[in-house]
Amino acid sequence: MDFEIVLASASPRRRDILEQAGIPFTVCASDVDESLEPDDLAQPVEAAKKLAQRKAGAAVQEVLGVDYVGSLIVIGADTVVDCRGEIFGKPKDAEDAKRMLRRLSGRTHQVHTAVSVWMIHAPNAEDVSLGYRTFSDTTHVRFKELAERDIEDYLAQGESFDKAGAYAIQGRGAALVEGIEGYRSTVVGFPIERVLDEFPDIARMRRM
Ligand SMILES: Cc1cn([C@H]2C[C@H](O)[C@@H](COP(=O)(O)OP(=O)(O)OP(=O)(O)O)O2)c(=O)[nH]c1=O
Repeated sequence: MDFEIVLASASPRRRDILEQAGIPFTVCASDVDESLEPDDLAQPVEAAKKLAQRKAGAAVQEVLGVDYVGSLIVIGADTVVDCRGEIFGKPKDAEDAKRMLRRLSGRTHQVHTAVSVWMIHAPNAEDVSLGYRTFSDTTHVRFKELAERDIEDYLAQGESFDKAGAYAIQGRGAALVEGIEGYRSTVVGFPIERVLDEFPDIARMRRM
């Protein structure tokens, strides 16, 4: 059976990764509240899963709101940087970005990307079945020792602000990184290797 695939994300990185994998999709990025409860802040993996689920769930609601008929896969994702148990999302401002980069300097941190995949079968608008699975993948990233000047210079590149942890490994941020263990795609925001492995219905849709 063929599915339509919907990516519940405004992230250009997630779109690029799916496109490069040859997966046809459309985008439905709803405005989702990304705030977390105090309890979630102590559990970075659970927090990422919760947000990925919330993003996908919001897109599912939009689709079902228009009496969808067909077979659909909706994918949401969320990336957090975990620095010794403290969650770094996207920095609020330059000071916040600086604080994050200072903390990451000379240390190994974890990047968790959670992916939530929802499957909808609706032979007609009254007969809808829905199921979902959420998983998370982790990559360990070791940063070089950064001098205050390195941090200032990096921030001036301007790529920090829409990235968890205030750096982009796919950009100039690569120069801050000493090494990684795990998938690079997980750091960039979408662990495509794991998604293709774990969801054969998505892998079958590849057009190479
Ligand atoms: C660490 C790191 C993060 N990131 C990005 C991936 C995610 O897009 C972003 C973390 O923010 P997210 O909240 O996960 O995603 P988003 O707001 O960009 O997109 P959406 O919620 O609409 O799906 O940080 C990089 O691009 N490179 C990196 O090296």
